[in-house]
Amino acid sequence: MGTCCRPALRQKNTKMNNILIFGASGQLGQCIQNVASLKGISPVVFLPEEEADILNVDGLARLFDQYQPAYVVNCAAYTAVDRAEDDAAVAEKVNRMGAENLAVECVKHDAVLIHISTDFVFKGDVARPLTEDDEAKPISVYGKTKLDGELAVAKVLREHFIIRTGWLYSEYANNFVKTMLKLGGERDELKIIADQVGTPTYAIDLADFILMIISTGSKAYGTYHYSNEGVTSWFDFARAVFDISDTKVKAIPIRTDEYPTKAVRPAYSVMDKSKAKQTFNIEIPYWRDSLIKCISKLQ
Ligand SMILES: NC(=O)C1=CN([C@@H]2O[C@H](COP(=O)(O)OP(=O)(O)OC[C@H]3O[C@@H](n4cnc5c(N)ncnc54)[C@H](OP(=O)(O)O)[C@@H]3O)[C@@H](O)[C@H]2O)C=CC1
Ligand SMILES: Cc1cn([C@H]2C[C@H](O)[C@@H](COP(=O)(O)OP(=O)(O)O[C@H]3O[C@@H](C)C(=O)[C@@H](O)[C@H]3O)O2)c(=O)[nH]c1=O
Repeated sequence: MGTCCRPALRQKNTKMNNILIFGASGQLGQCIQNVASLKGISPVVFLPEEEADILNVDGLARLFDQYQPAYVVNCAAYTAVDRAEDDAAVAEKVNRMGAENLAVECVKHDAVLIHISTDFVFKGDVARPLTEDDEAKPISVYGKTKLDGELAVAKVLREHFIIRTGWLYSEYANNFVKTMLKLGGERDELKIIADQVGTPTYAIDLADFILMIISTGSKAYGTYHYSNEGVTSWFDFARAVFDISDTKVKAIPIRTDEYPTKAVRPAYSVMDKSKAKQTFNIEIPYWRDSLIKCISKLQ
């Protein structure tokens, strides 16, 4: 078990204000660890998959009994968008059943669940920022299983926050920014899709948002959209990565049909974040400003 700070002394069946993070060794899990440690937020218990499989119902029951959490953050997910097309049963288990298992334990232990979801729950055929009230109509197995997870959480547990985010990147784990930096250093030119539009999200900013919800004890439960501010395409995002990092590579804009992938991705998945901004009175960083911060840490 990784802990940012020592969890409070074990006291069976007494609420201990513990914050349990599932999927702790993934990208977002590591960002939460980083931000919690910088801000001195405790006690946070970081649970990587080896120690906390969200599909192991008995194991989860033991962990909840042991830690009596006040908050649970579900960063665990099946995130391989293309692989999910051929591995739908496993993706469904992790993204729906895993989320449901956590929600069931939260009900038993009177804990709040913060569950992370995706812009890929949208079809992406409407070219305007999508609100939480817009219909979710996923076009990939990953998107469908994530929507199923949202529905399962909302059905089982009232005290939940579902946070839909998109295009996550950071200095941790695998993501588009790190892929571009790697490929940009190896190749003379790169072809990048220019007709898929969305908003990148620095996972450190998202971690900050999640920990703010927890530390304020907000009871404004429900679904929220959170990405960075602004709008871009994968091509423009990659160009910004190359410009900021001074990577000399020729970036060539292409259409989606020129870059065949197993999964279909939404053409337009910009999310409207008014609800999160108004409810929590927050300012969200512009995507390029956050990208500069991330790249300065990577270099
Ligand atoms: N990455 C992105 O661009 C986006 C992500 N999201 C959502 O944000 C959340 C965090 O994503 P991110 O951190 O980037 O994803 P990662 O893939 O980096 O992390 C997910 C973690 O979940 C773990 N995991 C998988 N199966 C289980 C299981 N059965 N029990 C416990 N842990 C498990 C993985 O472990 P292992 O690697 O060992 O399998 C991995 O460490 C997810 O809900 C994702 O759907 C939303 C929008 C964009
Ligand atoms: C590597 C590469 C990718 N691309 C395109 C493919 C794809 O449309 C887009 C992004 O590719 P990636 O595979 O890095 O990202 P992808 O896995 O599609 O990212 C998604 O992940 C899941 C988990 C989410 O929830 C989404 O919000 C989104 O972030 O860039 C190129 O055009 N050229 C390239 O050289």
